[in-house]
Amino acid sequence: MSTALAELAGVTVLRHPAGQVVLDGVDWRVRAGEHWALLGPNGAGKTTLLRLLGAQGHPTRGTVDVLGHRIGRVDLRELRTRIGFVSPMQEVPHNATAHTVVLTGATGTVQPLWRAYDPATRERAHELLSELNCKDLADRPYGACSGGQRARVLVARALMSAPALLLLDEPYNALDLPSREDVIDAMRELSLTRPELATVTVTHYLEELPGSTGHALLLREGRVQACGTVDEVLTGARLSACFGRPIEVERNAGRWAARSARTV
Ligand SMILES: Nc1ncnc2c1ncn2[C@@H]1O[C@H](COP(=O)(O)OP(=O)(O)OP(=O)(O)O)[C@@H](O)[C@H]1O
Repeated sequence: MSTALAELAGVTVLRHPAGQVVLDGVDWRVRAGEHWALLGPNGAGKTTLLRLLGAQGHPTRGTVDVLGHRIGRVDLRELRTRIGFVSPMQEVPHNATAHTVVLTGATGTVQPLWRAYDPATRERAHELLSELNCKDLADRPYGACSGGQRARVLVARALMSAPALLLLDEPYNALDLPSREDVIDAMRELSLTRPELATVTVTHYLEELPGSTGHALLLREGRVQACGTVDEVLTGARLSACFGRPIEVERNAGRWAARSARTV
């Protein structure tokens, strides 16, 4: 059995001041080499859960252990440097080149800290751009890259710290079809070239899941509806219960498609 990289037990998050329950008694374990999809309706608590895994917040009750450290007993900033985080919402200097944006992943900063980047670090940023099929973008301002190119630059940035855990919050948001497929291909490649890397991807669409996705967690109103292998969880019955309407799921050539169940 692989190592548990993250383990949540009885995790509840309440929002202040109203005490709204955002997560309610969540138990979850993510092991090395696993690729998870985190799905659920708007407001289900997906981003809140991802942020706990990313050492970006504390639970109100319960325990969160990430990379062998208990949240609440460790310097979160230090822990964050060992977790890759990709979100289209993250702050990125748009006038910096793609190479510079990747470099900032080494320091976990928004702006480059030039004195911190030795020649080996700069070379590594080039290698990661190559690995993500973005070699030619090295000198292009990030703001001039397309959405799909930006997503891949952000994945390269997240990999600079050689994380054991890579978290992606709606990485395919607003991408056109070819760009989405390029990012999905890149994620599938990563699963082959870095077999120990674990990933958790928040998404609204099953169509966006790489075929390498092996596990899924369904959240509804802060509670885990289903958690396990894709064969157990990505079923019409489970998704219908989670989203509160009849849903059919198909798997074809390793990828998934979901739609409202036909009533006739
Ligand atoms: N900073 C905050 N202050 C108050 N409430 C918040 C805050 N962040 C999130 N919430 C609330 O917590 C609940 C869960 O939010 P979260 O963003 O985790 O859900 P989500 O499943 O990621 O939603 P979506 O699919 O819409 O992105 C929502 O009801 C949201 O309004």
